Amino acid sequence: MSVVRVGVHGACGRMGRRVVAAVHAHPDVALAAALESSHSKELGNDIGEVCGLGDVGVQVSAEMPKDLDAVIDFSVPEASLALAERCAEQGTALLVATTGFSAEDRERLMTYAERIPLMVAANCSLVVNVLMKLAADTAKIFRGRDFDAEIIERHHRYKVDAPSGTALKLAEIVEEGMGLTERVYGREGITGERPRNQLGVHALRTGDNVGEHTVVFSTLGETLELVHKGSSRDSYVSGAVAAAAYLAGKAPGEYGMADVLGF
Ligand SMILES: NC(=O)C1=CN([C@@H]2O[C@H](COP(=O)(O)OP(=O)(O)OC[C@H]3O[C@@H](n4cnc5c(N)ncnc54)[C@H](OP(=O)(O)O)[C@@H]3O)[C@@H](O)[C@H]2O)C=CC1
Ligand SMILES: O=C(O)C1=N[C@H](C(=O)O)C[C@H](O)C1
Repeated sequence: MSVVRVGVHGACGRMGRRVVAAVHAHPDVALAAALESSHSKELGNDIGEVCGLGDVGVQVSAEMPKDLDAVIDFSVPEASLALAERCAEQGTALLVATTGFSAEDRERLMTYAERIPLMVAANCSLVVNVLMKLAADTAKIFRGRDFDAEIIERHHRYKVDAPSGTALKLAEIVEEGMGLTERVYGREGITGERPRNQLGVHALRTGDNVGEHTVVFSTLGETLELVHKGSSRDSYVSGAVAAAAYLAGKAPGEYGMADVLGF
């Protein structure tokens, strides 16, 4: 098997630095680019030095090389869109793990699946993807019955988008499964009784929380909660590297973490 040449976009960020380290350590994947914005103070520095790995021979750059097999993106939405255009021009597979897209930008992003192998995954963790499947199955069972559904997410104080991309994906899943037609983000004031077709979504921002998601299903007399608690970013990292290796060399199209994880 030939080594997959991977670029990391947003390489100096919280996730990017960890992905760089994982790619560098992986036997079947090679770190071929460390991409940042043209304003980054790290431009020209060795990414290994930035990440505390020592010299790895790859400089932080705003220019994407032409010979990459796949790019892993953990950056900001506008940069992900510009990256998708570059990947499409060069025929490079792309994993967008960034969150916070507007509905319009997300729609635009998905059009690149006509030109390249593309995965847009709000959460690359195996266990979170199992949570999504459990939420889908549970929501279908409760459809048409007397159940309320709410989603609660917790993240670190530095996170810039709310609710999390994962919470929004879970919201879509639960709405589709239960046939809910109204979504509310938080509640305040004299709200009146809870409408029966409503899904509530709630975001907490505290400390260094790496990500927790709870889907609450309640009827009168009992409650079921599906809970995922992350305690390290490693699960996102390993899923992202597996996704990039999976996408490399695939036909253009839209792929998902379920394809990578085999369920
Ligand atoms: N799918 C998943 O499993 C996960 C997704 N995420 C998502 O990943 C994203 C990044 O998270 P995190 O690493 O914590 O955030 P950070 O802010 O730590 O990292 C973002 C990085 O992107 C860089 N960046 C900004 N603009 C550009 C640009 N134009 N071109 C290239 N790089 C750019 C930033 O550089 P600078 O600092 O110089 O602006 C920074 O290094 C978020 O949207 C988050 O929600 C996070 C964890 C898991
Ligand atoms: O910003 C984060 O940290 C995370 N973001 C993703 C999201 O918005 O869902 C995934 C994970 O929860 C961590």
